[in-house]
Amino acid sequence: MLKPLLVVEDDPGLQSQLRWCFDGFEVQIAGNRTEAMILMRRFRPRVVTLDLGLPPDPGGVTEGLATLTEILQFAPETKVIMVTGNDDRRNAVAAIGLGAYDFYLKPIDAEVLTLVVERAHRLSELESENRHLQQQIRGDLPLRGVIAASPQMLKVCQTVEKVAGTNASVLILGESGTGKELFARALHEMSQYAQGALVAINCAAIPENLLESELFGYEKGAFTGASKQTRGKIEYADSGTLFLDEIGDLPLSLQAKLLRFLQERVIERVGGRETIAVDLRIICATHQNLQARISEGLFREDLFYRISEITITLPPLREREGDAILLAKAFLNKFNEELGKSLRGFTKDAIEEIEKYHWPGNVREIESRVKRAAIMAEGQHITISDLDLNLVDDEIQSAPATLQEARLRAESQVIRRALIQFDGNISLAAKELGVTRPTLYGLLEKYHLKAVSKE
Ligand SMILES: Nc1ncnc2c1ncn2[C@@H]1O[C@H](COP(=O)(O)OP(=O)(O)OP(=O)(O)O)[C@@H](O)[C@H]1O
Repeated sequence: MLKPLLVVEDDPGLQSQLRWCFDGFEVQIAGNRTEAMILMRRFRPRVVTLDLGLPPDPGGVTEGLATLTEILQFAPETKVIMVTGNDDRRNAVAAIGLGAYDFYLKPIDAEVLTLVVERAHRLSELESENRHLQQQIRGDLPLRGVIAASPQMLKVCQTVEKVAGTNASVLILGESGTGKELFARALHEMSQYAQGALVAINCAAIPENLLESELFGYEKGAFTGASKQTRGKIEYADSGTLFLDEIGDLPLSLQAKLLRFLQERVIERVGGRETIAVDLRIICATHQNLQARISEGLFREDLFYRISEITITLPPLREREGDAILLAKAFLNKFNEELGKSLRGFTKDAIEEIEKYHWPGNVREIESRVKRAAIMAEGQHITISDLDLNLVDDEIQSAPATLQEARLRAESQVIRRALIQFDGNISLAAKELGVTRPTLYGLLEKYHLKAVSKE
C-alpha cells in the first residue's frame, strides 16, 4: 500500500516536480493552508513537506509558520520537513524551534529529498510502534469487556489491536448479538480518537426522512418544525468515532451524501450553505450481506469500499470453540454479584447443553439466559431447566447434514465436555472417555482441541 505524503507548495512548477519524485508514496499536493488542513484530515500523513513562503505571504514566512503550527496542533506526531530558499536558513531554524522535524534548502534535489522523507517516515513508524508497545506493556490495551478464548476470537482481537491505531475505516460484520457494538467501542477506546466521543446511530431504527437531519444536522427554518439550528451526529463525533450500526439499511439517497462526506471530510447541515470540516474515524456494522445488496442495487459499491478499508468478521457463537461455557461462567459471576446470589456454577448436563446449543441470538442470548437462570435457580448449581433453552427447535436447526458429520461432531463434543469436567487433566478425561492417554492425545490433535494439562 502506498504511504500518504503531503506536499504543501504553491509553485506550480515545483508541485509537478514533487508530485512524481517520491517512490512508494501517494503524494497529495496542497497550495495553501486551508487545502493542507483538509488533506491532513483526510489522509493523516505521517510526513509533510512544507514550503515556508505560502500565499497570502509568499515572500515572507508568517503563513508557512502558521501552517506548521496548525498541522502540529492537529497531529503533533507529524514529521514536518520545511522546504525553504537558501536565504531563509534563519527562519528554517526557527521552524525547528516550533516543532518542525527538519529543513531542506532549495534547489530541490529529488533524490536527497526522497531520502529525508523516507527517513522521517521510518522514524514516525518506529515511534508509533514504540508507543503501541509501551501501551501493551502498561496493559492499556485490553479489549475492554470482551470475553473470548477461542482461536477464532483471539485472531479477531489481534486484528482489532492492529487496526485500532490507524485511521482506517472499519466494517464489522456478524450476526445479531455477536458483539459488533462492543468491538466498535473497544476499537474507539484504543484509538487516537479516544479523547473524542463515540457517537452511535442505528440506521435501521430511524425513519428515512429523519435520518438525514439526524446525521448532518439542520439550520433554523430548514423545514417545518426546525425552530433552531441543530448539530447532527457527525458533528458531535468530531475528533472521535462515528459508529453507524446497520449500515446496510442506509437509504440510497443518504449513501450518496455519506460518501461525499467521507471523500471531502466536510458536511453541510440540512438547509445550510456553510461547509463544516469534521475529523473522525468511521466504524460501520451490519448483519446483512452487503455484496448481495450491492448486486441488488441497494447498496453503493463505491461507499462499500470507503467504509471497509478493514473488515472484521465476528463469528457466530456456535463457531467459537469453548467460548460459550467461558461466557456462561463469566456472566454467572456478574449476575451473582448483581443479584446478590452465590451460585457455584452449572450442572454437568447444563454445561453439556451450553456447549451443544446453537445460540441463534449469540452472546446476547447467552447473557440473558444466564441472567434468567441465576434468578430462577433454586439449588447451588444452574440446571438445564433454569436455562430454559429452546432445545427442540435448536436440535433441528443445528442438526448436521450428514451422518459422518454427526459422528465427528458428537465425538468432539464428548471430548470437550470431559476436558472441561476434569479441568484439562488428560489422565482423568481419558479414563472417563474409556480410551488410553495416547488415543486421547490423537483425538485432541484430530479435533484441534487443546487441554491445559494439570498432570
Ligand atoms: N465477547 C464478548 N464478551 C462479553 N460480552 C459480550 C461479548 N460479545 C457481546 N457481548 C455482550 O453481548 C451483548 C450484545 O452485544 P452487541 O450489542 O455488541 O452485539 P451486536 O452484534 O452489536 O448486536 P446487534 O446486531 O443486534 O446490534 C452486549 O451486552 C455485549 O456487551
